[in-house]
Amino acid sequence: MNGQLIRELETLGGEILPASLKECDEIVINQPDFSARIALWGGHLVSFIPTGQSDLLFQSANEGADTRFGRRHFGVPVCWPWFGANEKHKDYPAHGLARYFRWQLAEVGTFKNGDAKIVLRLASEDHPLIEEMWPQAFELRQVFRFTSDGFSINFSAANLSDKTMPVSEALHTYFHVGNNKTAEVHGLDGVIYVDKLEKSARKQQEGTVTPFECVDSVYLESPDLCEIHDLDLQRKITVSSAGSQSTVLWNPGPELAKQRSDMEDEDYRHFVCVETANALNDAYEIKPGDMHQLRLNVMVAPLTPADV
Ligand SMILES: O=P(O)(O)OC[C@H]1O[C@@H](O)[C@H](O)[C@@H](O)[C@@H]1O
Repeated sequence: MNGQLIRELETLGGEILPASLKECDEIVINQPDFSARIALWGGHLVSFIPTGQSDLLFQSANEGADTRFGRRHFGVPVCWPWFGANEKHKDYPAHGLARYFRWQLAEVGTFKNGDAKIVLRLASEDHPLIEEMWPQAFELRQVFRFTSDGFSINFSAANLSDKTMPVSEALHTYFHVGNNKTAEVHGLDGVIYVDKLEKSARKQQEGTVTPFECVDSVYLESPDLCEIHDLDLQRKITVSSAGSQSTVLWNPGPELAKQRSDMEDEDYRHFVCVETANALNDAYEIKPGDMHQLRLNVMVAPLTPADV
């Protein structure tokens, strides 16, 4: 690891520590207002804890199957360049490649206002297996920004090949909630969604999404802002995005959770996945030499009487 980057990380109250996730390093930042962890494996934001609160991101005791394409159900996995199953190759891993490879730490510093900044990079040429499964050259970056009451991720994908690149994607955020049964998602009223649990039937959302259990829905052309109201932890998480047309909601519920060996039976109670995505009809193409940006901003505040 580059010595200059390590010194800059130390200035931010950060360090690089060995981690259990694929035995790959993790960046840990402890500042007076928050602590954050990013696993280099998958470029995966694992945890963000505003001081005095519980984690905004769900943690699981289960780190996923110990195979190359084992899934991890916590933090913010990156799904790219395909969302869900690969349409041409049924044997390829679900949700693309980006979450299964080691990313590089590219930059450490601060934004002009002093917010902590970490930049990770993944290029197709870094791993022969990526080039084998996805022959079009690309470079991905994630710029993480941390503040006292939230974080943002600016994900960008550059098409370095000479052919148009078809892409579907998601920042698959596992938000930590006290209890999924009483968690509410506001902001999707009237939006058309594809219900993957009911043979991909098209439906229209009426009002608030609650309880948040046994849900697997892709909201198409969804608004750029929604809110998670956590009645148990009495907090409101505002999720805003740019460059994203779809919002995916996912929670496996008790039966599916029990069937999966890559999550604990009770995990589903404590997370709601609200994913900043471009999926199904909202998939898009990146022209040769062009790039696409997907931005996610997450802010937490106490739930007030006006919110309920
Ligand atoms: O287990 P994975 O591959 O991380 O996927 C979890 C879920 O992710 C969601 O985004 C999908 O809509 C679900 O269908 C899927 O089950």
